[in-house]
Amino acid sequence: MKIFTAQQIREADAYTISQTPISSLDLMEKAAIACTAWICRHYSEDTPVYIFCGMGNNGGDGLAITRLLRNRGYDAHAYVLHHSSKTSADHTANRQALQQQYPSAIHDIPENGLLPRPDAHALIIDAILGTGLSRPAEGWTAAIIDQLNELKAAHHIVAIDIPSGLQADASSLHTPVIKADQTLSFEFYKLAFLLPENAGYVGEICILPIDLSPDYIAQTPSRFNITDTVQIKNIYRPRKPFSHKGTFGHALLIAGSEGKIGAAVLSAKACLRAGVGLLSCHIPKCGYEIMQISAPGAMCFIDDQKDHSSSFHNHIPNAAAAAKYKTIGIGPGLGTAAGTCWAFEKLLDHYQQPMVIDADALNILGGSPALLDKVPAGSILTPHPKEFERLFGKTANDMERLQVLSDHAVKRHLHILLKGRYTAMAFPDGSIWFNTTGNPGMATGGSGDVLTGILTSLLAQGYPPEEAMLMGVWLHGRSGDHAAAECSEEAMIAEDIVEFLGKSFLQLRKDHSC
Ligand SMILES: NC(=O)C1=CN([C@@H]2O[C@H](COP(=O)(O)OP(=O)(O)OC[C@H]3O[C@@H](n4cnc5c(N)ncnc54)[C@H](OP(=O)(O)O)[C@@H]3O)[C@@H](O)[C@H]2O)[C@@H](O)CC1
Ligand SMILES: [K+]
Repeated sequence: MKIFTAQQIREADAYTISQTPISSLDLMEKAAIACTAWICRHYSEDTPVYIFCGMGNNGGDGLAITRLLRNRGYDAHAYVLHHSSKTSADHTANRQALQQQYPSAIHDIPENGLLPRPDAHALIIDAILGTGLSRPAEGWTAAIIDQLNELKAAHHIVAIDIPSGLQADASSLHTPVIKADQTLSFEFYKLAFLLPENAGYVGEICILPIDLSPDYIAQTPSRFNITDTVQIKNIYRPRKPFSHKGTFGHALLIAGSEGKIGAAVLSAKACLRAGVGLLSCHIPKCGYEIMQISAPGAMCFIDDQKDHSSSFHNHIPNAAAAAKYKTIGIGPGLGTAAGTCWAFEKLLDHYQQPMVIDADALNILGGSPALLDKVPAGSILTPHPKEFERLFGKTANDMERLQVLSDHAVKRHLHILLKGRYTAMAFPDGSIWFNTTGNPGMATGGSGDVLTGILTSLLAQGYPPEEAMLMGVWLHGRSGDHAAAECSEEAMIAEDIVEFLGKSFLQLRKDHSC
């Protein structure tokens, strides 16, 4: 699914109106009908509804929703905030329609006027500012936003299209923004919804289709996108009947140190469960029995060292030897001992195929920019926000961080995924994809190690890095969702993500039964 900028959304709107029989007022009606249906599904008819409307089309939506809720028997009132002297045509048309049917439902609040005090249990609808926000809210508008946010403790706030004050395509850090419990947005996610810094504003998101022109959507390029199940199904390659284990690649996993062998085990189990043909693990001596017992499907190389690894580079003594392993996954629980750093550098001297780099291997790269330059093109890096900061430095806000993420992916020809609620995946072509599977139950130790195992497995099976990244992150999140559904977000642990990988793969299969 494409994520369009506010400007592109305006163009989609204009294109739809000019190329299809629908008028702009009809489009607003469609949007209002979809919002009203959602509200009626979630709030009973005896809920008083306070709809705060701005002077543009977002306010027009609010006025139309007021009328439609009244038609359904709700005690809905529109409070029109005169924050601007300009009124949009569709706002005016909807004001007239409401005035005609329900004149007592309209309440004008002049600039610097006071807001009403909502009844207990009233629902608040924020239809003040939408994608037409042209500057951060200030003065009276900012004061209104602050006042409505103070009501949040006692009232639910539902934002129409986007919480007022939130910029769709730029950072809104340190500016006044409505803190909605729910955002009902039209047709597309806005980029701002996917940034962690806006989590407190957007609340739950529901995307309501309003039939904007499919032609415009198909022909308009978008740098930002969201993965979906259909796309992952198209990436997924079912196994052919005459396959053997050699068909699905041999991966080398370099992981674990004393006290962190569990990370290596989780990663190995995930790699096996995600379908790798053969897996060899390089671990320090202290992890041998643990790994052999926990993951009997994996072969083990034992390092000379007891508590950390420092000789794994010996598997790739020259460039020709690199062919033995289709890919290498390195990092989970690895530690950053001097010998480990040294061996990692030596490994990068000869291994030039795309690999998966995670956790301590990222921390080693963060301490050595020269080493970062040696990472093979096409590799997948999997930092969480702290690791990202160690690698690429601090940024002022999430939008800037997204740009830095993309810049490094382009400059270094890497695939870099920044883990989060909506993991952001940056590609060497400058595009960024967001993943929406997953849940807060996955914020648990070992979850990242599982992802490394899955990605390593998919690379070993011959999925190109870009497909491995999209599919691996989707599978990881979907398996976490299955785990949470089965045993709750609280009780689920990283092993459960591995256990449910099978169920996620089954979802990708097309049914060819006769
Ligand atoms: N996409 C679609 O297909 C559809 C979109 N639809 C809806 O249209 C919405 C976009 O509407 P829009 O373009 O009229 O802009 P909108 O957000 O109402 O704001 C404009 C007003 O705000 C003002 N203003 C701006 N910044 C301000 C500030 N900081 N502080 C104070 N004032 C500020 C600005 O005035 P000015 O800047 O001139 O002072 C103007 O008065 C969209 O979000 C969705 O809800 C649906 O109806 C159906 C289909
Ligand atoms: K709004």
